[in-house]
Amino acid sequence: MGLESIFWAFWYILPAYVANASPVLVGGGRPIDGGRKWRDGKRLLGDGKTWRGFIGGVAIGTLVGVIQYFITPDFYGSLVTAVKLAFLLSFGALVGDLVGSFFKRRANLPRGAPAIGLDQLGFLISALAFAYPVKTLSSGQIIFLLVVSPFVHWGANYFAYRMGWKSVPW
Ligand SMILES: CC(C)=CCC/C(C)=C/CC/C(C)=C/CC/C(C)=C/COC[C@@H](COP(=O)(O)O)OC/C=C(\C)CC/C=C(\C)CC/C=C(\C)CCC=C(C)C
Ligand SMILES: Nc1ccn([C@@H]2O[C@H](COP(=O)(O)OP(=O)(O)OP(=O)(O)O)[C@@H](O)[C@H]2O)c(=O)n1
Ligand SMILES: [Mg+2]
Repeated sequence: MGLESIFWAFWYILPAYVANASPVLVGGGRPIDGGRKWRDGKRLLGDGKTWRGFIGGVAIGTLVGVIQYFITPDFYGSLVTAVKLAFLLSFGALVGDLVGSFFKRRANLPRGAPAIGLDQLGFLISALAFAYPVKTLSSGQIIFLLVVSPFVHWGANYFAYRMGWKSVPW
């Protein structure tokens, strides 16, 4: 795969990355599950999934799409397409993150416990699926993102841990 198609793959997915990272900095407050428990007696999602993180992440990710449009208008065709795409990538990423937490709680994992695979790829697969109707990548680019995103995710989390933004390096 050429360098150019690698660049466009990262450029395309950037709103999803930013949306997934933003709650670490802007999250907190009221949990989405409102403290409710599932029938297994465990929390539905847990205290790590908050309204502020979700809404802030979708808003910041969508804003990234607006900025991207002004940098590379031809890649998107129109501002409306860029905003729709960034919104779906961001919303998809954070819905995928919630689904991941739902399964982690069912597996009896406490908030913040690592779930290898789910943590690194759940948000990505969900983002790609939500955005698919508006604009998609080649299958080679999608495979590329699936392979490299876990390393980017680990790198970003380690960085956030070293900066004191996260209490665990995953
Ligand atoms: C303006 C505000 C309030 C927020 C801006 C959001 C922000 C800091 C965006 C950076 C976006 C970005 C390009 C992130 C990296 C990509 C990525 C996959 C992020 C996934 O999010 C992980 C996130 C939460 O983890 P969770 O899934 O367990 O919830 O981790 C939080 C990380 C950060 C807040 C720090 C962001 C990291 C950097 C700016 C450094 C990035 C470093 C690398 C990409 C290292 C690359 C390493 C390798 C091995 C290639
Ligand atoms: N919708 C969200 C997602 C994340 N966060 C914040 O970002 C942190 C890191 O996110 P993540 O790793 O996804 O959550 P975990 O705490 O690891 O919880 P879980 O075990 O449910 O994944 C959370 O602790 C929380 O402070 C948030 O406020 N709202
Ligand atoms: Mg986590």
